[in-house]
Amino acid sequence: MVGQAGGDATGVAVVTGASSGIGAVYADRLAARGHDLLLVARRADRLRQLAQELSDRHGVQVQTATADLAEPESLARVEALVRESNAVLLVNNAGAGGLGPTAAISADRVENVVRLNITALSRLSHAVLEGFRSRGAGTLVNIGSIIALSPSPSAAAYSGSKAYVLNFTRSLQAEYADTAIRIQLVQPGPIRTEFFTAAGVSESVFPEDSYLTAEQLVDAALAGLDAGELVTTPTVAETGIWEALEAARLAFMEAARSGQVAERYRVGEESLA
Ligand SMILES: NC(=O)C1=CN([C@@H]2O[C@H](COP(=O)(O)OP(=O)(O)OC[C@H]3O[C@@H](n4cnc5c(N)ncnc54)[C@H](OP(=O)(O)O)[C@@H]3O)[C@@H](O)[C@H]2O)C=CC1
Ligand SMILES: CC(=O)[C@H](N)C(=O)O
Repeated sequence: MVGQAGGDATGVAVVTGASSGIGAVYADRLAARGHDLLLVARRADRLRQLAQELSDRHGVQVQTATADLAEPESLARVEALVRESNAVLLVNNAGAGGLGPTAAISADRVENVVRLNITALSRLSHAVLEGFRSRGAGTLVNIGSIIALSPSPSAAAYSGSKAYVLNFTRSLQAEYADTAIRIQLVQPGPIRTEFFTAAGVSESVFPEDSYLTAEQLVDAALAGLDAGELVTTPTVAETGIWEALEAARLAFMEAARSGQVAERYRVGEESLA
């Protein structure tokens, strides 16, 4: 379903998962910057209400698309809408947790996490990058998570999916490094949203003082985008921590390309000698 509310300014921004939490705040902040919007989620009532509020408050045009991005036909419909919109910015925000011990949740819930967090994010990135390449500009923001760096019991598919978002987005950044196309990876820590209840777990999985609000997260992420950051983790004060992680990763890659079997694995060589 496609709906419309509300003028034109700096081009269309697409926000997935705009019916609540982080996505709804991105929608507000991008409208405040003058973007017309295409908002995507499953809950049509929430999208309609937000579209009306944002067009009234910011005088922008807001189109809504009610779609389950985990369903291939709905996803294809949204990909077509995104191409037609000539979007200048996409926030790939829709995501689900599918939390719980892996064998205790259904295989369908695990697959849903893969379809939404990986397949939809990849196909929608592809859909905007075609237009960005032909126009030589555009901005892609992918919402990952700090959990990408933390294999997590009871969040196996979720942490795996966010590790995909990390490597997919970092690889795209390398592909488009010499262009005017901007690609940002945002890595939230715990954020006070509906995410946890939607995943069927307690809202208090983390200590109370470890949460940011969605407003704090999005305002910081946009400050990072404006500063030209490639990876924004708003809660990490010391930027050297990320640089050390990158240095360790590069050292690992160099060691792993030695072309030699490490001494501790040369079990057969002794008997041949
Ligand atoms: N909250 C947190 O602690 C953290 C969140 N994140 C990430 O932030 C992003 C946003 O989550 P957050 O705002 O916290 O959580 P919310 O649950 O508030 O928002 C999730 C959004 O995704 C939409 N969505 C869920 N499933 C589908 C689907 N199948 N098709 C289309 N839209 C869907 C929901 O809308 P609807 O139900 O109407 O479809 C909703 O708008 C996610 O990618 C999440 O992984 C990352 C790190 C921490
Ligand atoms: C479940 C979580 O840990 C949180 N949503 C995150 O992505 O870090």
